[in-house]
Amino acid sequence: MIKVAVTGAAGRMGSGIIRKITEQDDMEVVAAIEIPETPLAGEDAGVRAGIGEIGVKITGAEKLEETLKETNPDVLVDFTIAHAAAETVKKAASCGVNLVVGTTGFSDEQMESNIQAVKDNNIGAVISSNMAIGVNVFFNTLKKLAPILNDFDIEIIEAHHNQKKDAPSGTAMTAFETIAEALERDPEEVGVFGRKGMVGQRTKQEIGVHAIRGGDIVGDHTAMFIGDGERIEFTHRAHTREVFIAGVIRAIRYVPTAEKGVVSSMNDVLGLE
Ligand SMILES: NC(=O)C1=CN([C@@H]2O[C@H](COP(=O)(O)OP(=O)(O)OC[C@H]3O[C@@H](n4cnc5c(N)ncnc54)[C@H](OP(=O)(O)O)[C@@H]3O)[C@@H](O)[C@H]2O)C=CC1
Ligand SMILES: O=C(O)C1=N[C@H](C(=O)O)C[C@H](O)C1
Repeated sequence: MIKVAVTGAAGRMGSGIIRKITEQDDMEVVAAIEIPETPLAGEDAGVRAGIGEIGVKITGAEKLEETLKETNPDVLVDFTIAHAAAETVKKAASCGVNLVVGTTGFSDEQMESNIQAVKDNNIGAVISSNMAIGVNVFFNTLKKLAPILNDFDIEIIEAHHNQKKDAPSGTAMTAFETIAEALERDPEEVGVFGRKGMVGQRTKQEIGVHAIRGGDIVGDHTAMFIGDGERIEFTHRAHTREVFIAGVIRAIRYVPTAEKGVVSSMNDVLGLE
């Protein structure tokens, strides 16, 4: 049995992950963690997730290390918010717990700190801005398309629900970085994040990234390759969070056996490329 701790247990992703884990024969939820001093402390995580009692009480993140020591999980799954996730990664890694992290919006420093914590504590880890199989095929296809269409203008557009806090999405950032790397362009120099005012003509090198927020959009990503007289629009649309959750379940199974001390990708989990 794979023992799983979930941080962000009452969130959109966290509660869906708890529901899905309880449907699996080979894994169980042993800890459900929410914000420090959460008013949900003591509530059953299954009741909160809408599936009835599972015998796991929600605890506040102020007791994270204590909870991990008591419940001894094999894997911690984090879908929270970047600043909190970066702290959770450090603490869980120092307790020797393998990690599946889907939280987005990390700064470069926070991502470096995540990678260092995985290395220093020699744990298994999967960190990915998008756990859906379709999006990972989308990334791999962009890597191949970009060098073929390297003289087209490239723009990325993402759309998400009105509750999303970070922008642009982690997925749009991964798509941007994938394209920049495939074209050997420096991401620091070529990224244009939205446009307003007298920005001047578009340069050939720049890659635009744009965010739309509204209603209940689960997550749409389009990479536009725009030429003179024609364009290709390559789009992934998530219709349901179940596609991310399915990837999380596969990552939970993968990570206890993953190479230690390095961050694995969803390509590794899904056996893509
Ligand atoms: N990689 C992927 O495939 C996907 C990634 N995501 C990413 O996952 C993250 C979460 O998304 P979503 O579930 O929609 O967001 P939600 O806001 O619904 O859930 C986040 C939860 O984390 C809680 N939280 C905040 N800080 C802590 C902490 N220190 N310890 C424990 N829990 C904490 C929040 O509590 P409170 O609300 O009280 O602050 C909330 O319940 C985002 O970064 C999103 O971009 C989302 C979908 C797929
Ligand atoms: O916040 C979300 O909802 C999502 N976040 C991820 C991101 O920022 O890329 C993945 C997915 O698009 C949904």
